Amino acid sequence: MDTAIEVTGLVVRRGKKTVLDHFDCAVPRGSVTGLLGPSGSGKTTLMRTVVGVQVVAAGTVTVLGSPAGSPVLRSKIGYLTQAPSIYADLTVRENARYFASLYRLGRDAADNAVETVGLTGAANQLVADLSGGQRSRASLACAIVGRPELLVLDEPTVGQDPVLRDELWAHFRRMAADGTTVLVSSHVMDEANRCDRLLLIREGVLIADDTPAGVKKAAGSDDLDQAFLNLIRAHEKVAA
Ligand SMILES: Nc1ncnc2c1ncn2[C@@H]1O[C@H](COP(=O)(O)OP(=O)(O)OP(=O)(O)O)[C@@H](O)[C@H]1O
Repeated sequence: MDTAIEVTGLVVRRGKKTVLDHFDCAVPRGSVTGLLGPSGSGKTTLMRTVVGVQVVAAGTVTVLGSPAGSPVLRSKIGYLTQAPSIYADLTVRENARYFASLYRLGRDAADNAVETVGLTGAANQLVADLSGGQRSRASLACAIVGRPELLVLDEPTVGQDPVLRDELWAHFRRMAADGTTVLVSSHVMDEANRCDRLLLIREGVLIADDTPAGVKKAAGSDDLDQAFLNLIRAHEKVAA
């Protein structure tokens, strides 16, 4: 497997809590890999580690062949956080153009990214005047505009309508087909079904690393929601 992200023996503590506990996983290049798990299970913490903004207590995280956080990775990774991280006093288009310029890309790239997230009609609006869902899409436009090798998306479709969610997922799939590795967290099972691989985390421990079909088979259910419940309960029994 050509690996984009390799995590070995990762331990992360936040406050007094061990959030990731000897965590191992590998994400194949050019895949859409879904990060699933209950609220507070450690998904955002793992993403923060991959993009190199999280202090780690132990373990190694290798991203596109370099240690996570290496300067060489900065222009290769796009990161969408849960809280929009763009300029509220600029318009959508100005934000996209600014982020495009950081990658030495021009106006066309910026306008394409704005179109991809369905915001062409709001391109001249100040980000401060957008709805929450629109703001999140404007942030997504800025994360994808540089055509990164690795795209890390923390719940990118929260608050979006079903048609737009479908279009965004089609776009993630197209990016992966073009070679981008997409690591995406979600709570939505129909989105999980669209991933090549799934990582299921519970309380900082990886309890499944498989294709959606493999997860269903291992859990004895054709329904992914039920499959995850089965795996979580089986894991609880072992831990008890
Ligand atoms: N800044 C912080 N200081 C201390 N603990 C934190 C901090 N941020 C998160 N945590 C804790 O780390 C754990 C994992 O949080 P994380 O945000 O990674 O979970 P998550 O799976 O992404 O959750 P969600 O699905 O709700 O976004 C939680 O117990 C949380 O309370």
